[in-house]
Amino acid sequence: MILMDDIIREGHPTLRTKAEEVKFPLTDEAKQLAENMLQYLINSQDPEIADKYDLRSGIGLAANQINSLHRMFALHLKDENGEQLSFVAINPKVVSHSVENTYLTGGEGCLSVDRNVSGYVPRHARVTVKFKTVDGEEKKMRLKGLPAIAFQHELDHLNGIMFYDRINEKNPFAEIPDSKPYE
Ligand SMILES: Cc1nc(NNC(=O)[C@H](CC2CCCC2)CN(O)CO)c(F)c(N2CCN3CCOC[C@@H]3C2)n1
Ligand code: NI
Repeated sequence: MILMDDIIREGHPTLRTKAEEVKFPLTDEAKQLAENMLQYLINSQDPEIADKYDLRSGIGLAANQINSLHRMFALHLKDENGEQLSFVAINPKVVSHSVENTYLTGGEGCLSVDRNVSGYVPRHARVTVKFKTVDGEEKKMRLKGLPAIAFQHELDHLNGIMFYDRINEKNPFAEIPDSKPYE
């Protein structure tokens, strides 16, 4: 199982390296990696398991964060209708996005960042995304709200981008143009 010790932190070069497209069919190793990443999120959201293994809770995890340069990340979160989203996105792409932006009013954090970095992180409010599942099935989804924000945070990791790269340096809480906050 993935533990906090397996998650690399700021300063590790892999967090600033672009991950490589995953070839299909997946090797058993790649399938195991995908499964372990999703299981980490599920474990981290279970109070007993999270407490027992000292896991920081997460709704997303990208392969770079466990020092693997595969273009894949896991998401495990409920959307605003309470629908459970739980999947591993392989070779993910944003195919289109809204003009409107959004941002988490409380800012973002990251399992690879052991400090609070405050400020608004501008994200597209709505994204149409495409990715492959572990079985090689092509998926297309329209996301908004926290799923949209999380998808963009994870896709950034695959491109070596950290959330704080997007915070306005001069004024971290400067108004984001064309945006609606996400509480
Ligand atoms: C917003 C939030 N971020 C949590 N952590 N940070 C993360 O997931 C980082 C990725 C997120 C940061 C902003 C967008 C994506 C990890 N990142 O570094 C991966 O690249 C949470 F844990 C969390 N929730 C709310 C839902 N709750 C359900 C019950 O269980 C606890 C869980 C806590 N919400
Ligand atoms: Ni992160």
